[in-house]
Amino acid sequence: DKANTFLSIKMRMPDDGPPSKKFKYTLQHKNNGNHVSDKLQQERRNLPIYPARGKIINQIQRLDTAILIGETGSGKTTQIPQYLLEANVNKNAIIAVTQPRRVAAITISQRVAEEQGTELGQKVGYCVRFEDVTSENTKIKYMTDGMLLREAILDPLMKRYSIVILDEAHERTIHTDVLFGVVKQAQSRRKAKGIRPLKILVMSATMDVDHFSAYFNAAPVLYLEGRQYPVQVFYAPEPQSDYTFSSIVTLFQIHRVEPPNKDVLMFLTGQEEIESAVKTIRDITRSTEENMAPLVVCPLYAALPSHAQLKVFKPTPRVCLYIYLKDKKLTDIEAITEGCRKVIVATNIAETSVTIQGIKFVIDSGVVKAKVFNPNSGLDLLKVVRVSKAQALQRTGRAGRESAGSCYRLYTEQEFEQFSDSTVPEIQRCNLSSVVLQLLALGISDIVNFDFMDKPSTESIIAAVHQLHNLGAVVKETSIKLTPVGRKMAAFPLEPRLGKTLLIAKEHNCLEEILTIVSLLSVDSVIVTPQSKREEALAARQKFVSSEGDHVMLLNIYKAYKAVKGNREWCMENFINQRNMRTATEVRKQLHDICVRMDFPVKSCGNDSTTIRKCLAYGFFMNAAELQKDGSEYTSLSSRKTVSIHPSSVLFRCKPAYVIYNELVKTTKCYMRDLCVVDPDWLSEAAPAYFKKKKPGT
Ligand SMILES: Nc1ncnc2c1ncn2[C@@H]1O[C@H](COP(=O)(O)OP(=O)(O)OP(=O)(O)O)[C@@H](O)[C@H]1O
Repeated sequence: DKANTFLSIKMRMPDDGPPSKKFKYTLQHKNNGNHVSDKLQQERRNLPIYPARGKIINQIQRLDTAILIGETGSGKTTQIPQYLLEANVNKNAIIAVTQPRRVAAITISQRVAEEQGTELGQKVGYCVRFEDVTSENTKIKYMTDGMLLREAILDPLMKRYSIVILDEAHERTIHTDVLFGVVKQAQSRRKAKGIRPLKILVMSATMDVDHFSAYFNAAPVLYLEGRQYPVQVFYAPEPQSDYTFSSIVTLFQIHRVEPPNKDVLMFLTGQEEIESAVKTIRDITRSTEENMAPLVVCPLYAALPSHAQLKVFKPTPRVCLYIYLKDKKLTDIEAITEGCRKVIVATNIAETSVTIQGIKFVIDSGVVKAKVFNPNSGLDLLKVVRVSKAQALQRTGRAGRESAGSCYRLYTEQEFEQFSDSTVPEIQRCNLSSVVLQLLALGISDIVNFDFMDKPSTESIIAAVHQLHNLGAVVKETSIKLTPVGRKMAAFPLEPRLGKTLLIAKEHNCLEEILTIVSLLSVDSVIVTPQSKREEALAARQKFVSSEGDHVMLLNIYKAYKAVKGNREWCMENFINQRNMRTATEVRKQLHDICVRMDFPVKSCGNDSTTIRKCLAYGFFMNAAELQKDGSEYTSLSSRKTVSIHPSSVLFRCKPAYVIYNELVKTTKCYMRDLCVVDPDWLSEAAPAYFKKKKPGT
């Protein structure tokens, strides 16, 4: 059932010169003594890209920069780096392949290592925020775009790479957009200095090729024709009012009529929504009287620790054991059922690049959670928005990876026509303070004139520079310069306010505690409050609660978690999300390592929570709010907007006079999340100039 195995490579070149060199191409069967299975080699040869490999190698050999567009699943991500390596286009240097998401970088490198018959981390490896699985033998390195950007801070010419492949370019994440400019600059500087040339390859299945080609100095566009397997697309007959409900209904419709062993990938928007859908699906499966095949339901979102994410990619067990439990003890095996279906409920982290074995059906809700920044109010909000056509196509593409599939779009065809073609680049809708800090650390001070593919608004650049100036990270002289404080902040892969809080903690000898708090704030909530057991959860939490706010409570939870060595039962009894807790521990370890490398003494202030709160006030003074005179709501000190305490906060009923918060979330109201009680004097001490007009507390 292959739809179109014929593939040609069409070129559109501004200057169509003759191919420079011919070379021999041999597909490797054995490597490092490891046998590569014939089946795997056959799978490689069956890919639509395979007949075009000679032409691809030829073109990339002779071009400095190329844009490559080809259908989802045609083999771009897994094959092109291997073709280039096998023909030594990389001239023995490393080929970097960037991915917007860590899960893609990890799973693709695993597959490619397998195809090369090498151990992961040897010839093929990956590098993501908390893990570097590469070695001096690594020649193909899959990495997140953020990691390559961080590397560029230390090595702006990217000397260890001879080819940089910017994959999934259509995603236009903030890091990819900055990388475009940084990689272009490295290429031209290397040329000017006579250093080995840097080849750039920009790839996607869905992108505005003219826009990309124009930005990369009229780079030729290589069109790869042919898709691997057809995907039939179904639209909703009428607009749907509740996409979660419709997704679950569609799932059970598929489940009833389709044979088991064909898995389903469902796209929803965020952790809470996904966990609640997973629970509903499990409840329905348990309570139904119908004789249905078992469903294995797996959530997939960024906040899950790596190992939990990777579990989703494992082949589905097709034999299910029904186990009868009494008082948590196994008493009998109830039944053995053959044939079961896996359903993965995911955010857009499963949207591009990844291949999940067994997926035949995709259910696309048509929505995604996206960051939206308002430079005037300084608010960075997460909102559920419609996907773009490019995103919808990517989602559809996940169904036709191993054989023909189907995609159920929970919107009408007319609605689809109204979707924007491509996603608005993140750089045009996000708070830029982290990016500006990184660009300055890269030695790029003229941010406004930086070679962005699509410029962010001048207001958001100014807002970011102001924010960094308030944090003492930059000085404004003839140009904007990084201060020594700013340079240290840039060493941490953290949002600038959190980085600054760590520096302050070092001065106040409480890095132990602040490292914990910052790590817990960098992951999704470790606190679980299920609707059905709300009272029980709140009662269990009482022992950690602090009248000083959520940060101190988080610290109490972490200390207790460590005291029981992360015990699973303890987490369940106390309604603590063990997975998020483990991720926070991983983050903490990494931040701790950076502190040690920078010679920061990691000291503890014991139980002195006043010092801890003072550090938080010094780092987060721009996120401060005061209680209004009538005692009902708060006013944000920076924007003078009315803000409220989120009901999940321990301070919801306390209403202290002054608080700082970690983030604002807009739903029915503008809510402050993760709050800490502060003294107004600390705020003016932290930033006298910032509070010059009005001293807090007067
Ligand atoms: N982990 C895997 N397990 C099984 N098959 C895989 C795996 N990864 C890739 N494949 C196979 O290789 C094919 C090509 O995958 P690849 O990621 O290279 O395509 P692509 O053109 O980059 O697609 P996209 O644009 O969606 O990223 C897939 O359709 C699938 O058949």
